[in-house]
Amino acid sequence: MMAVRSCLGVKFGVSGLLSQLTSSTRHHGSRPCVSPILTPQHRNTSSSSTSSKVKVDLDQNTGVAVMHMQSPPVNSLSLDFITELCISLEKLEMDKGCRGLIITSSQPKVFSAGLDILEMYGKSPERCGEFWKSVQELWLKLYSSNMVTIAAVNGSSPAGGCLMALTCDYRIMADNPAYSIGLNETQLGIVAPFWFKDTLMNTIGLRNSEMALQLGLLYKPQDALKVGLVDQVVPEDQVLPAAVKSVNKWLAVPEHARQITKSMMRKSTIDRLTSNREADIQNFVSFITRESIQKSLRGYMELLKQKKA
Ligand SMILES: CC/C=C\C/C=C\CCCC/C=C/C(=O)SCCNC(=O)CCNC(=O)[C@H](O)C(C)(C)COP(=O)(O)OP(=O)(O)OC[C@H]1O[C@@H](n2cnc3c(N)ncnc32)[C@H](O)[C@@H]1OP(=O)(O)O
Repeated sequence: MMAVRSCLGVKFGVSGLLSQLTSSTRHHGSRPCVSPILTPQHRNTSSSSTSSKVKVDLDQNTGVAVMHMQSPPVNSLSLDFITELCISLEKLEMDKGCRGLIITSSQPKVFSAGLDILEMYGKSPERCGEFWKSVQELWLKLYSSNMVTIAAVNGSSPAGGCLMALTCDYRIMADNPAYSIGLNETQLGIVAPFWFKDTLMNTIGLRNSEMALQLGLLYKPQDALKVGLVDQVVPEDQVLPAAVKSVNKWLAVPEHARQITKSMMRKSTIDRLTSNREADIQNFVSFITRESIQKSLRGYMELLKQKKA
């Protein structure tokens, strides 16, 4: 309980010329690249799709989509929200005109509050299993995406919210010391599973991960930058423009080479979960339904409510 309380408180390797020469013939996997030359019918072409919790704006000229998470109050990842995110991601992944994705929040002050605690408290083992499968699905979709993915972290991003950002190729965070980001699971009395840990380690290395995970650290933006948890910290109103700038830089790299390299870097981490999905679900269900863990979660939720009062 004590621990729970404390918680609340270009230039590219490939020559630029080659990159430019290939830019009009590049393919995204099997998808043709969007031509950089604008014809009248291509100008200002954008499409927007909205489900209740996810709004996607795709600019067909640039091939960049902005995904706005809009699940009030704090974008906590419920089964419904995760399902909507997965459906949107699947559509974008299949869309030949989409090559880059920026993920951001429409909610003030929060990128995502992480997994919805209410999905893990007082639920049947079957429901917990279904929930966890959806969390795995979201991670797999994001971490293995062929698109360039940029997290525009415009608010706090604890635990599962941090994991979402970590799955992206690049993270930009708003320079506001009121915000924090990190895998703080231990502070709730729960344990980040191996694939959360792997994703963090792939980003900030072993020693920093040991400290971050055991202490359940939540980093202020400037500290997150120092440790490599985010790649850039910018003034709050510059998060989205900076993300657009970055995505264009990443998209200027020959697409096949970038995608194969991304896949090569992430494959072993992804394989580890895909070959252990069922066991991981069983682990989660047996862990989260323990009386002691349920008690920790209840205490944590009460503290969140008290904080407001
Ligand atoms: C051996 C191992 C084997 C297997 C693995 C087993 C287990 C477990 C792995 C589980 C991994 C878990 C990952 C997670 O993501 S857990 C969730 C962690 N999240 C948090 O700790 C964040 C908590 N929230 C906050 O800190 C703040 O809310 C936040 C995000 C900073 C925003 O602050 P603020 O703007 O002030 O908003 P409020 O705090 O007032 O919140 C508004 C409202 O939202 C409710 N809420 C907040 N977060 C959550 C959440 N994550 N889930 C559900 N609900 C949440 C909060 O209670 C308020 O509700 P109210 O009704 O009072 O309006």
